[in-house]
Amino acid sequence: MAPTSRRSDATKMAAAQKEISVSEFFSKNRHLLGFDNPRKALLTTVKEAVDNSLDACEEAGILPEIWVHIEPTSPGKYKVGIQDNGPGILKKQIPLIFGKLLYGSKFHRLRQSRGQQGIGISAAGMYGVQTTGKPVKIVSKVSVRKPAHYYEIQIDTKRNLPKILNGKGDGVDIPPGEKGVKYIEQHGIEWVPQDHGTRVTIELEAKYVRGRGSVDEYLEQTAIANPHITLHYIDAEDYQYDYLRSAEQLPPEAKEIKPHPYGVEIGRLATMLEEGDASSVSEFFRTKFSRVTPAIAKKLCETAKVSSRTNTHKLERPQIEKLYDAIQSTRISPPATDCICPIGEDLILRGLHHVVPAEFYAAATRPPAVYRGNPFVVEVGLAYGGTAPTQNVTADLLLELLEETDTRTVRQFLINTFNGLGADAADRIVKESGLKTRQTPGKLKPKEREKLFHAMKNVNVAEGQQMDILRFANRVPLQFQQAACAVTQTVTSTNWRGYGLSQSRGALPKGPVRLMVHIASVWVPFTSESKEAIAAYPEIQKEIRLGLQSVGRKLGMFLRRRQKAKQQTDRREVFMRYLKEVAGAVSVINAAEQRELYDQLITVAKKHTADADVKMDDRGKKIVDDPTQLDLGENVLIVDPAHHQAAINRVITAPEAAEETSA
Ligand SMILES: Nc1ncnc2c1ncn2[C@@H]1O[C@H](COP(=O)(O)OP(=O)(O)OP(=O)(O)O)[C@@H](O)[C@H]1O
Repeated sequence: MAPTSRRSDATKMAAAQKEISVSEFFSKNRHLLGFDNPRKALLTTVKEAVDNSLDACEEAGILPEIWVHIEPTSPGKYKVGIQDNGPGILKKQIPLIFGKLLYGSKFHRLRQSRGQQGIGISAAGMYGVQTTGKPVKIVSKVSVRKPAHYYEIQIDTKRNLPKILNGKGDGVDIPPGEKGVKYIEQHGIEWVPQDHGTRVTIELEAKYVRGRGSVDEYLEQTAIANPHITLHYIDAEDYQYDYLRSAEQLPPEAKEIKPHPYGVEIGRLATMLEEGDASSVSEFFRTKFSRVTPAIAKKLCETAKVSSRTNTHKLERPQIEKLYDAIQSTRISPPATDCICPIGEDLILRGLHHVVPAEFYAAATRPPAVYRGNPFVVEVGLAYGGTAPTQNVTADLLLELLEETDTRTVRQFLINTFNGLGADAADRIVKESGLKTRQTPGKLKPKEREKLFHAMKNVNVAEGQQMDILRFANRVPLQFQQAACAVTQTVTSTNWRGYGLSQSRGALPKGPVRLMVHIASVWVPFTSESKEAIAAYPEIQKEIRLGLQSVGRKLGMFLRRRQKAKQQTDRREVFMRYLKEVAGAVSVINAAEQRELYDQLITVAKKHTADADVKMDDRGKKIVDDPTQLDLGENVLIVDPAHHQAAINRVITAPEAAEETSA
């Protein structure tokens, strides 16, 4: 066989080998950070900025107020502005935060926050610059006495460094008063006057859509999990939504903790030993980890057969391995859990009730638990029932909705406009209306509109509707990768039939239910960098299951009680229908006074169907005093279905919202 010719050699290959800057890497692999298509890019940009704003406000102890504005600039391009009333950012930090990847305050600490990596907002800025050529614009003000700083920044991807375009590379200070306002306007940015805060404006290639995975959905779910925030949102079609806070208290301050020895892998242990001060092994364990007392440190050294006075920089690899094994075999108390700030049952109920129309709400916050040395808390909220949003619509509103939608078919219009309405229900409505499946919503004739309106009123959409799951990690909604997430997997493997919902094996249960699951931790184990799904650690799954069972049991009790009341009402109706005739016939036979007999029979019928009269208060307790009282505990809320607002995916404009509140 002829020898194969060498195509290259080590010297030639060396010429092509060079360092890759992190920004070059992520600019090529932007899908890893959630910029895989224009629709997701818009969501990721808003999400990164809003999450940062909320983190900054909470860290500074300020009740957050956020403004989000999406404006189309040219076909396929949008300008996104996000402002907060947070602490602001020091002038010298602004370029690094917005113009350098992997720069942030959260990566090196173990503390519950929305951001972790130090990539988010600079990656959004980089995407904007690459797709539109427009720089990121930042206005930030740290105090009422100081001028606001204004920067126009572009990331230098080759060097992963910011390039400041305005003020001869120094940014500019915005003068106070009228002059400042004019300056801001001239530069195409907005600034809602505030004593302190930050506004970031990014122009990017994007696609604005409503419905699943949209910015609208992200902001709505953010309002549910963060009842302490006020959010003003103007969407790309100029509709304004205002989510006003339902809680006036900030969540308690998240505490920073040191890593727990059980959560540290061998490589990390070796790096910590190498990078730390040259202390004794015993001191190293006591000061760098949580829950290591002098006695535990001594025990670790004894088990590993390493002197507790050995200098950490002198340890050899086999000794480090022995120390690692000693950690695994030593009993160390679990990490402190007071560093986790759950939302709390009361606020989950309030948040859900504020945003999701339903008639029964239940919530459960589990006690803290630990996975791989990291403390975490699971919380579950459930909203059941309510009038279907399709049935709440008036003919006039339907006309408006049909005119404003950008969907192409009636079926799509129904799914996108009415939250929680599944494809099944949409199909049934279209079938009932007799319209053709491909008909365009905006072009329906008055007769066809009427048919659609009647079908919406008549079809019972709750039938066949699937449970809608809202997943959250550290109060941030997770909108993609539902099937890969430990939350969904645990919901489908839980038996909901015992709680009154129908469910096929291995599938989501059916019914008008919105379920929220929140995982709070100092380190959330995501399945990938884009932070979309939670990894299935058995400890986490167990806690999710217990939380689901807790709200499930309450739902089951509520549904059984309601079912019983309904059966008795039906029974009473049957009695009532015939009692008059019975009284007449009996009085013919025994000459009894017919009216008196009828009244007596009514009393007996009412007594026998007393369950039909059971009224519950908003905590699920029977109002009548009865020893068989339905005690659902404190963490439930029951609402009269007649008072529901429709969950219509549209637009409450500010003036309308004001009218509603005053009504
Ligand atoms: N609106 C803001 N107000 C105050 N500080 C901010 C604001 N936005 C960002 N920061 C600071 O800038 C840093 C970098 O933000 P960036 O979004 O790049 O990363 P992160 O939030 O730390 O992590 P992740 O990449 O996981 O989102 C933050 O850690 C925070 O210290």
